Amino acid sequence: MIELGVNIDHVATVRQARRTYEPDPVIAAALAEQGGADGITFHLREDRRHIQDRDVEVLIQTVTVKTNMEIACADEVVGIACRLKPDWALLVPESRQEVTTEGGLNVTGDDGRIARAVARLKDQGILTSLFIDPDPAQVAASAALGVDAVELHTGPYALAKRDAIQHELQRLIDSGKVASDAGIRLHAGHGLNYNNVRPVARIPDMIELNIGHAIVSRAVMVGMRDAVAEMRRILDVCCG
Ligand SMILES: CC(=O)[C@@H](O)[C@H](O)COP(=O)(O)O
Ligand SMILES: NCC(=O)COP(=O)(O)O
Repeated sequence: MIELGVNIDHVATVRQARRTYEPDPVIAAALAEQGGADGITFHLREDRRHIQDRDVEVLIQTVTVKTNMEIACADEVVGIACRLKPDWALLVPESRQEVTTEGGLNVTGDDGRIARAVARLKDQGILTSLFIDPDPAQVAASAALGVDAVELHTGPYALAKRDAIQHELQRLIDSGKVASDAGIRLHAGHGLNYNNVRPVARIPDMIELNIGHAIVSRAVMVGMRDAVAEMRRILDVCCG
């Protein structure tokens, strides 16, 4: 059965629009759990544009399923993860100017920053994953760092039109095989929604999908519990 990680960042985006107290991502996480989430993902960005330090502290105390903290390879946020000890840490690239995550980590070109962040997290017993483009070389370089998983960036697949869709899906399939052969968990995320998720969920050895913006968007209309339950049903029907 595919594990569903629900990213609640954009519940916090709505709250931060007024710099106020609601909607609370902590409450959203509890409702997501009731809807069938297997994990809760939250991205403590260096610019704190949505998830705040308080959110992370309370989420790690209250979430009863897996906690998956997304962070850049930056000393400050890696230090916070090491102190708070989420179940998982997903290392992602970040830039101030981006609207959302644009690409995957450049693991093949790592100057040591990624390796040092992975080592610090592993020293604290935190499971580690790297957000990478669907590129066999990036998967192999990630496995060489001793991470527990890779999360393949499904953004190009989600944005692809017509013939490009199959090409991007094949990139994900090919990269997924490299991960499986290397013995690391295969995760995927970014831009997945109720319409495009099934082919990715069916990729051989796919273990976990992290989905946020589409679920939060649906939750605005129908509520978080039902929005998560609907995605859960789709994954259960298509992948058992
Ligand atoms: C890595 C990824 O695609 C998301 O998990 C990330 O959280 C996107 O950043 P925003 O949540 O700030 O859009
Ligand atoms: N790592 C991907 C994630 O957590 C959710 O990305 P999105 O569904 O908000 O694009």
